[in-house]
Amino acid sequence: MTVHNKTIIISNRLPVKITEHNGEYRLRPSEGGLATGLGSVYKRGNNVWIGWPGIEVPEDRQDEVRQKLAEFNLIPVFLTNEEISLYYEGFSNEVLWPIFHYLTTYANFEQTYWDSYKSVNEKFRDTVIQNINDGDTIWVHDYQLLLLPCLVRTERPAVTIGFFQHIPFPSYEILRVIPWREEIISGMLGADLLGFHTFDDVKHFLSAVSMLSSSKQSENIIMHKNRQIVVESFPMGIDYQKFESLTRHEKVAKHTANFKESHQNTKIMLSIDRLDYSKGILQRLQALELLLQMHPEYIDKISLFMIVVPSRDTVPKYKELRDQIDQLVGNINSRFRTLNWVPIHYFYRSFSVEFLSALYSIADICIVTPMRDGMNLVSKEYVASRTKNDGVLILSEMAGASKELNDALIVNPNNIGDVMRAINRAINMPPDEQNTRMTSMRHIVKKFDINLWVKNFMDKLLEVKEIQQSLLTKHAVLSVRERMADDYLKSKDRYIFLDYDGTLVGFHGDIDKASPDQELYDILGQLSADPANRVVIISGRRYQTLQQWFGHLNLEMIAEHGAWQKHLNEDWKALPLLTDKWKQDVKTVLDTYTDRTPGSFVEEKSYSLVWHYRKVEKGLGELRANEISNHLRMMIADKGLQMMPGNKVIEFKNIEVNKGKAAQNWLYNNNPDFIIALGDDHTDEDIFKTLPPEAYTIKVGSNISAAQYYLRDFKEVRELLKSFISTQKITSY
Ligand SMILES: O=P(O)(O)OC[C@H]1O[C@H](O[C@H]2O[C@H](CO)[C@@H](O)[C@H](O)[C@H]2O)[C@H](O)[C@@H](O)[C@@H]1O
Ligand SMILES: O=c1ccn([C@@H]2O[C@H](COP(=O)(O)OP(=O)(O)O)[C@@H](O)[C@H]2O)c(=O)[nH]1
Ligand SMILES: [Mg+2]
Repeated sequence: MTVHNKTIIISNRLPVKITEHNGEYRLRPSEGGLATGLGSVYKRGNNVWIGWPGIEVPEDRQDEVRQKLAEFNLIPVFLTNEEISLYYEGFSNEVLWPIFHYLTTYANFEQTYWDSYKSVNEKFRDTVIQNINDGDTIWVHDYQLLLLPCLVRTERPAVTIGFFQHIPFPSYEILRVIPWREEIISGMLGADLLGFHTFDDVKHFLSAVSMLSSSKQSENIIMHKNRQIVVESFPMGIDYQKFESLTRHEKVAKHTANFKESHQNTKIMLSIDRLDYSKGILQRLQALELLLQMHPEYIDKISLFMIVVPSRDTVPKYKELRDQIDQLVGNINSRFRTLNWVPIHYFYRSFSVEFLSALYSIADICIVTPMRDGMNLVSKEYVASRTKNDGVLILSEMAGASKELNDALIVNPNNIGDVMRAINRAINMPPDEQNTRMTSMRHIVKKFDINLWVKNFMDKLLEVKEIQQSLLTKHAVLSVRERMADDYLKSKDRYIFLDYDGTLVGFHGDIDKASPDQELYDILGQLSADPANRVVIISGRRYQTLQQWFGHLNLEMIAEHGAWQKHLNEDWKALPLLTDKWKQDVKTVLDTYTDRTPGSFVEEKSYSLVWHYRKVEKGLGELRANEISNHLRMMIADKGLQMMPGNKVIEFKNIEVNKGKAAQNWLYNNNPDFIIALGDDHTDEDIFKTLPPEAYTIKVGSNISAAQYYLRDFKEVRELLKSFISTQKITSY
């Protein structure tokens, strides 16, 4: 039997409504945005969706529920009431939710919440592992399951994992208040592709990774535990077609006609949210209150239909908010109502999608004022429902949707006066302007719908996996070890060019401490003992340092990127005609930056100057390096110098000095039958570019290079060199 690869969707809640009637469980698949969008995925073939069924099911009834769910390709993770209270209400909704929505003071950092969050994530992992085969793809959703990607990765290292977060990702300064922030980041880094609604979320996540993990980053790519991970924004869309065609549905038309009749001379303003302090419900009410106070002419002329859907009502902050809303609505209504009119029609309940569609159709204004919102789909559903291209959307700049729907009236919900003026403007907006704004927003909501969102994410996930595969073929040990060993063995005249820092040793905050250790001496000693080998250290270090470290070995050396050279059994020689007259002027400038940047220092060599920032506060060093490079750009060109950015350094040197030229010089008039060059930095690229095509060129620590192959770190370099030595030994027997 052939087993086809499948896709597994995982989220806290299954896309199903489960109810109990007279002891019998009934299931109704939900039509929520995510469920609709992913319907095309999980309902196909042997694909499945794993999640919590939403209620506690006693153990003796779990098989029954499991079977019912299986008919819809759904697999349950059963949670006990205690788990729901600690993992879902506790850690997810009393720690992650408030922190990720910037309400740090609402968070309760209970150790038991975290313990349960971990064990429930493990419970999800166990269900995933029971249902997964090699080659399957999994797509994890949202903040309740941040640890799951890494938990699955540990069990199945090769599996393809996508992760999408539906709520905002906060700035690092906010995230860091969570005691378990490192575990959270490393949990997420189990994924191959991480998606967020907005580019801001992406930036915040990348900056948190740079602060909390040792992985390397280049743009939106993270190199973590030898895996290339991509982070990107995928603004979620809605089922546009559904909301557009719903407006023509018979039931909807009936609701709409009823509404119109009873509200003929009133402007209708609509708001729909779950009960949540992130949604700015109180602020919106205050803005309406202010409007009626400042503009009494609107009394009798505008009504707010406010739908608040019950949510997480066992979490204390939510209960509190409900009371506050009740009170404020009561105050406003009793203060402004007339015999035939109330300003606010408040509903604390949910409605059918047909009823919602009718509300979207009749609303002259839709007001969406979250203090923070990952995306906000209500704003998009309103736009999709405005088939006549009229109506006004008031939208908070804190909602992810505001990045796309910038033709809405954008407001800051903390500025009650601003929201009040936006309502006033919406009431009076001429039809032409409504049409222009709505047409352009509809175009966006239509194009970037839920289907495109799913496609974009899945396509990217596939692409990331392919890049990871191609990376493996560039890995020097995995892909060409045998050919390289073979060539090494057959050759009689070998050139081995070795960069020092980052290639033969790791980096150190103090440059003098990155000195060679015994293992390295052994490797270099044995390599250079073979008369067929010319081992050349080609470094940016001062020649005095290289001499001190390696002078006793049978090595050849190139120091200061080529400014100094030492052939076997000869003395050090400087490149002729070099000048160092420029150094004083450049140093004066560099010193001014060093004086303003704690942790930085200038290293002086005979023909170059280096500004080091490895020990400078993260981010500040890069900023200063940029400033320096802008500051010195003109001077550099005038003086015939070159500026080389490196690993936490920026180096200034004579333009004619470079490692490529030095390597060429070494090969001049020689005809070796084996050449290999290893290096980790920008300056080593000159070597890779200059060597003949048959040379083995290997970049250390990255795959973005002119080199043909790469190795992950100096340890892998040492392993490779040791494998050459063992080949030597075998042949000498
Ligand atoms: O499962 P609940 O605790 O009842 O909460 C319902 C869902 O709320 C959150 O929605 C988010 O996702 C939307 C779609 O991406 C987005 O528009 C919105 O801004 C977010 O708040 C939550 O992310 C889900 O996990 C919950 O199931
Ligand atoms: O009675 C209701 C009211 C709203 N919604 C839906 O709930 C979703 C709310 O999503 P949004 O992104 O606006 O906020 P979230 O609740 O996810 O934070 C929207 O698709 C609404 O159509 C619903 O199903 N029933
Ligand atoms: Mg180096």
